[in-house]
Amino acid sequence: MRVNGDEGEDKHTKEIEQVEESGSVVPTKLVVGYALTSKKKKSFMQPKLVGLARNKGISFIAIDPNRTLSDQGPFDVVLHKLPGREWCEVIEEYRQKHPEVTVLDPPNAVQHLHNRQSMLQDVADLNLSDSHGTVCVPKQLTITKDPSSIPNEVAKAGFKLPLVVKPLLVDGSAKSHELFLAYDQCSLSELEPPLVLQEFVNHGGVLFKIYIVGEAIKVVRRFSLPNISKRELEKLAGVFHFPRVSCAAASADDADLDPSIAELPQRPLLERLARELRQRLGLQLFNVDMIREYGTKDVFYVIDINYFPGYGKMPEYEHIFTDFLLSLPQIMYKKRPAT
Ligand SMILES: Nc1ncnc2c1ncn2[C@@H]1O[C@H](COP(=O)(O)OP(=O)(O)OP(=O)(O)O)[C@@H](O)[C@H]1O
Ligand SMILES: O=P(O)(O)O[C@H]1[C@H](OP(=O)(O)O)[C@@H](OP(=O)(O)O)[C@@H](O)[C@@H](O)[C@@H]1OP(=O)(O)O
Ligand SMILES: [Mg+2]
Ligand SMILES: [Mg+2]
Repeated sequence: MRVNGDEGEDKHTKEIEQVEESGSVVPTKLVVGYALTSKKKKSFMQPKLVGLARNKGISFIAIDPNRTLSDQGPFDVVLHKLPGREWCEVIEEYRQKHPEVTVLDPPNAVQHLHNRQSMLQDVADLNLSDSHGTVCVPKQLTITKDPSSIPNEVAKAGFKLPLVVKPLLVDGSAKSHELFLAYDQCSLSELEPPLVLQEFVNHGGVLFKIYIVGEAIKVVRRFSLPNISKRELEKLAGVFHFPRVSCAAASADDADLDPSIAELPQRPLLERLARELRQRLGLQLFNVDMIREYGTKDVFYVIDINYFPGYGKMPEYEHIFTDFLLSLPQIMYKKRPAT
């Protein structure tokens, strides 16, 4: 398998190697191999993370996906996010051959998030509702063929307009992040399956990104799509295309917002949601996009779950990530001689 690097990537790798090599008196306790895209390496493998890790006895080693995995290392932990089925097979084979290595995360669990239908199923099954709030998923329909049937199916299922239309499969490509807003049923037949159709939930234009790293949780606010009023819905028709909404969305943490919109979901609710999803999904590294239904205090909708998201944007991710790595079971029984 050939995964090409570029000049920028080479420079970044050298910078990281320099931090790795700059003397540390702390013996290595944990060797972490990482197989990431060059974009991910740049955003995640920041010198501050690598330096802090080094001082805590964690050494990061870049995995070359073009070479046999078992010939590299040995690793205690492998972090990975690379596209393609081929890589998935490589990493699964390695995981089975090396049960002593913690592979974050198991590829079959990661794949569960590559489909927007299956990704939200566990949230729906969870039926989470307690004194701290209710967590649901938007009403959703999966269309795999024959777009001409969409208007009928939408009417039959009793969906309220407008609808958010997303590609069914998430493969890391720009196309899999495209989004459409459909204001009338007829225009839906123009769309290209496989797709999921979701009811648009008014949420005051603010979204909560809940980052999960093992047992650690951090939540941040982001700007999101604004409310769509009944008047606007009556005026507009057709399907509107958004190349990628979330990428351009700025942090809303410092904005002067209506408190009823900006107030973070209650911590116990987030803790329960994260704990349950970690177990049900079998994942340690993911984030959850959650919105509060406009006009309510505690009715939330999960609209998206992402594997190994942009942790570089999570406050204090260096500390959280290194503490997480050191909490993995490996460290308990490992008898690596001090170097
Ligand atoms: N059902 C919905 N109701 C209201 N707004 C929505 C809904 N679904 C998505 N959105 C808006 O569209 C944005 C993009 O949707 P979503 O998060 O599902 O796409 P994505 O491409 O997977 O995003 P990411 O970059 O986080 O992976 C959301 O951040 C939110 O602003
Ligand atoms: O681009 P960023 O680093 O911000 O990370 C984004 C990440 O892209 P990358 O993994 O290719 O880097 C996306 O992954 P794919 O779905 O495309 O696989 C998805 O997880 C987004 O939700 C992340 O943004 P965040 O949710 O953290 O804002
Ligand atoms: Mg999202
Ligand atoms: Mg997503």
